[in-house]
Amino acid sequence: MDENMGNGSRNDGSSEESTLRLEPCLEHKADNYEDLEEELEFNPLLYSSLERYLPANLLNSSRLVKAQYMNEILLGYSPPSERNHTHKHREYRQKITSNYQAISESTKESFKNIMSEPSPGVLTFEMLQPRFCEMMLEEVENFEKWIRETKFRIMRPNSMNKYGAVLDDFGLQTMLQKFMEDFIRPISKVLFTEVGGSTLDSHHGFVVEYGTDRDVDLGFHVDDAEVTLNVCLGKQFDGGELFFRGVRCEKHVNTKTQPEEIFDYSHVAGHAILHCGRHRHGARATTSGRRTNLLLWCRSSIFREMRKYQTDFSSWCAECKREKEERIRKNVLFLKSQNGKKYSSEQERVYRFKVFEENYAYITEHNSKENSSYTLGLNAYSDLTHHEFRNSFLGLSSSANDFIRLKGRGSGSSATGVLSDVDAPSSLDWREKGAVTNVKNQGSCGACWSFSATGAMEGINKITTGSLVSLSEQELIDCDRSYNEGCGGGLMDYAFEFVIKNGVTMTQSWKLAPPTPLWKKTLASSILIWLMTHPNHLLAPILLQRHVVTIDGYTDIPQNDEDKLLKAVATQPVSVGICGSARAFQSYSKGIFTGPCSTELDHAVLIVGYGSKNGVDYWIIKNSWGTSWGINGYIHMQRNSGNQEGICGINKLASYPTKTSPNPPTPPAPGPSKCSMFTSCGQGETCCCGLKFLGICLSWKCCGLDSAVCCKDGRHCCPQDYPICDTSRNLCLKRMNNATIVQQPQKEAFTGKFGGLIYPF
Ligand SMILES: O=C(O)CCC(=O)C(=O)O
Ligand SMILES: [Fe+2]
Repeated sequence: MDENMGNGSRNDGSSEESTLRLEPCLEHKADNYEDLEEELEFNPLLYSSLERYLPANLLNSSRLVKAQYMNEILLGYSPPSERNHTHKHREYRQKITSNYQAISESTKESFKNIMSEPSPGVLTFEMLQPRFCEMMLEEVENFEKWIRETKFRIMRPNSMNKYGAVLDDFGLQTMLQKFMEDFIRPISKVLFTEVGGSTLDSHHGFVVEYGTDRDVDLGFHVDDAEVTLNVCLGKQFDGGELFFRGVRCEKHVNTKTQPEEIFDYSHVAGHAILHCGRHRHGARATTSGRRTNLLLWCRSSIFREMRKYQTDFSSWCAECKREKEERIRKNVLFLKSQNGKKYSSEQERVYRFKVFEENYAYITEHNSKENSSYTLGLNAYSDLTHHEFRNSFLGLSSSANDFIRLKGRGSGSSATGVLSDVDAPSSLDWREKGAVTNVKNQGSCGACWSFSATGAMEGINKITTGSLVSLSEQELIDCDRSYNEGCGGGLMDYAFEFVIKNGVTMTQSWKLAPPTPLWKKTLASSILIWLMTHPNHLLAPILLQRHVVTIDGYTDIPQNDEDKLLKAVATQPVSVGICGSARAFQSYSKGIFTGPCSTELDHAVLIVGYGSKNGVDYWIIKNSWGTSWGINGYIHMQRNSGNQEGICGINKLASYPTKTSPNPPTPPAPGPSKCSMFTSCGQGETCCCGLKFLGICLSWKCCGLDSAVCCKDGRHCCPQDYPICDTSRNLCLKRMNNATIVQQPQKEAFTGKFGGLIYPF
């Protein structure tokens, strides 16, 4: 070394190349460089020894200038391998410095500079130098050798691994604790806050050994740690990849993995992986060689204590989070489907929500079936158990199943002979022909029978008289008491019987115009005006004239004769009994309903048409459960199902009303009728409104006909038998059986017996 130095050196100090003098300056007292150890490339003692050989002009320079000069010389003379080592050492020191920098900044961004996140919540970084890994491995081997020789019994590294050792037994307890506090905790404080990262206060450090003669793989598990550091020490191995499958709390540890949670990681010697202890993971088989990993399970006693009192871990458990989001979503759906329904107490609301959730699960499960021809959905009944629903919303008399029908008791006739010459088109919808009123809602009253019956009578009345009027189910519920039992159940044939004898009243309805700001401002005065101009409404029960629809008879379609049923429907809407208590029925939303359902009849509906879709035939059925149910209140049910009794027994109890004669005229009011507080019309006249504003009649007129129909133009009226106003042609019209409009040929203003020219007032 001396020789080399001497060869290449000049001592005039003029060259750019650094040189040393041949003889040391013995009287010079060399500086001490030990405190600069961090910054120096070589041992500080080397600098102190070399200093006396510095050119004279440098002897009294600062330590840093002298050190830099000596450094260049030392670098020039150090063998290439050492230089490489020195270079690497410098690089390493730079890295360490940047690590410390990141830790002192402690932000997500600063940590991103020193580590990468290949999958959410899994961080990787280079951690140990190969030399350190080698030393550690040697140490482990030594330890194991000692164990073998002394037959000393040591603890297993953890409950799953058999091979390896607990590092505290090596005397590394203090070093690892410090490492956790100074390095892992600052990182975890920022990146694993939700799992107690900022309060890590103890650790369990161990090495595990894998290989064909050691532990081969490691099952799917979570660690007994809040944050786990896993560093690979060995490099000669194949396999041993880690697989991650999402973070879970205790309760959800076995729940399904979402596709985005799947992450596989291959170990690299010296590289570390940092993850939350509850991030589910395992290790694949190490298929050759030896893999040794160092693990540091970092724990937080505070976090563990707090966890005992918590039930919601949605801030870190992916399944808790998913459940919470699902709950919020369901709550929104619940509110929407129940349309702001109020419950009597919070307890009741909670219970109803639970029922809703069960129904929702049932609906979702059904809809996930690929081969179902129909879809279920949420509706106003989604907060009811199926049991509650069955008990409240059906209402076909239980006698329906015994077929105690009115045939043979008088008016009912069997369709055995009739309908044979009907040529049914391939599809038909009585709604398109204006023969079906809006969908009604029976509420929680078991009177489906009356809705089915009125629907059939509304249809035939429209077909026969040309006018579609809504008929009063309430009247049947209240008055048809011979056999039927109101909300307690009934049969359509009994209702037809009742109407043959008594007729049925049209549903009279009037509505205030919807409130507007103007209405709100003048609500009080408006109500006063309304009451003054509509005294009849106040006295409605007394003064109302009864507009009645009658039928002449009804026909029972032979049981299980689907062909006859089709022909009947081709002629008019038909009342049928079905089994409406199948669970899927409660939540039916769209598509062709194919069951499952029994054929025990418990509900009554109205067939208003039929069709086919993708080769499947169906009935179009009007129900009485409001428009939130089914296809705006309707259901398509399979037709030609192959079952003789029809889908849900639909072929078993079908009947329809017959009508040929006009409806009776409304009996004249006993005296002059009062239109408003200030206007009245004479006997045999009808009050018609001449001028309406916001639903209020401002000017009443008298139509010179008894029980007339007032035309919308406010200037004409038509007789009850010819109720269709054609103001453009000045005619009153009516529809006949074949649904074409006919007009009586009179030229003069009509007499009240026939249709003809429109009647002015
Ligand atoms: O084998 C590995 O790298 C994983 C070890 C591990 O997950 C554990 O010991 O908890
Ligand atoms: Fe683990």
